[in-house]
Amino acid sequence: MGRHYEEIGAAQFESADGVADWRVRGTTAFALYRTGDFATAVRLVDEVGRLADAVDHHPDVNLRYGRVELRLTTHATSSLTTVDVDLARAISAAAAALAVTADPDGIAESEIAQG
Ligand SMILES: C[C@H](O)[C@H](O)[C@H]1CNC2=NC(N)=NC(=O)C2=N1
Repeated sequence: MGRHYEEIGAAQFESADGVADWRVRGTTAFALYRTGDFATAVRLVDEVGRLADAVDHHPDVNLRYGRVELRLTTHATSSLTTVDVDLARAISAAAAALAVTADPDGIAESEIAQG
């Protein structure tokens, strides 16, 4: 039996509470976090892994020195869904708890947003 997903559009995603770190392009949401160092980037990705496994929903992750890039969409529907918004919000809260800075204006230049 398949999981039921509620599809949402870009405007709906971006106007949701708690996801100001994220930008939508097409059917995908992106975030870029500046962590300052490698260890904090690893810590953030560890949190992302925990949150993702908890809801069986997994973003693409690009970890670089001082930087974590995230790409989030629902593969099963080829769209954004409420699961993406909820996970994006949880990731944003985890980043804030680690005092990691979001750089939404840098997303367009992030490696994970290319191609
Ligand atoms: C079987 C398992 O529930 C699915 O493969 C899950 C796993 N993680 C997932 N992650 C994302 N981002 N989209 C999905 O459709 C998805 N499906």
